[in-house]
Amino acid sequence: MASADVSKVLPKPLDSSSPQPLHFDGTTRLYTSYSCPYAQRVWIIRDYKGLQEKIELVPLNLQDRPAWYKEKVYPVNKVPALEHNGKVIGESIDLLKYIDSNFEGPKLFPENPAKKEFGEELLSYTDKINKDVFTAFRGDPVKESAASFDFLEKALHKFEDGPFFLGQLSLVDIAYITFVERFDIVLKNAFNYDFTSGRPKLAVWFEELNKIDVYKQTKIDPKEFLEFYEKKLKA
Ligand SMILES: N[C@@H](CCC(=O)N[C@@H](CS)C(=O)NCC(=O)O)C(=O)O
Repeated sequence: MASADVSKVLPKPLDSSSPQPLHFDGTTRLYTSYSCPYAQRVWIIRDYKGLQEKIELVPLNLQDRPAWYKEKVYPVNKVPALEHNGKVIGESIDLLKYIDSNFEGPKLFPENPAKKEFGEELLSYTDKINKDVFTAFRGDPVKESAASFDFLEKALHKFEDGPFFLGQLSLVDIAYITFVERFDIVLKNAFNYDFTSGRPKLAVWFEELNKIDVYKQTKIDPKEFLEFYEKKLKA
């Protein structure tokens, strides 16, 4: 695993006044936003695989997005998007798989058919879990998020050769952690609730992920997320 390089200063987000980086000049670019959990997934895999020099981070200010992004780079106008080999691809889960298959570094999706199948199944649930937990925040969060956390706890029992969903760390863990990080911020701070209590596998999973430096460097400032969440709830 690549070691963390905390000494490196992150590039400043581009806004509507920023010129477009040279398009298709051979540079591989990850268009991102530091606060986006989808983009964070791809940032983690980039750093975990040690691709910091191969894939350049291009953060955008989503509130004041450069017009050229939609017009010339990615018409969907969302992050993340990866510029690589003369094309631009989006969708965070597809990008996790793309980077894992097309770049060097530790493999993050197992070859074992049973693990592969379970991994795909878990990846297909991420959007539902995210929606269910964020919806629960509008009602009785502890009660209404229980089924989602119980589902994750149960999933962690499937493979016993490590603390992660497929035993060893995989892109499935990366897909979930950026959202679970945000669930934890809200549940702890706004509801004084620890989602890992009574869920021992989930507790270890969360603890182990939080030992990974390249992930820790990508974490959102809890204060910033709480402010965003409170504004969203009132909207
Ligand atoms: N399904 C997409 C979702 C990406 C997404 O929604 N990104 C948000 C930021 S977190 C975005 O770019 N929003 C801009 C917009 O909707 O205008 C993925 O997995 O990559």
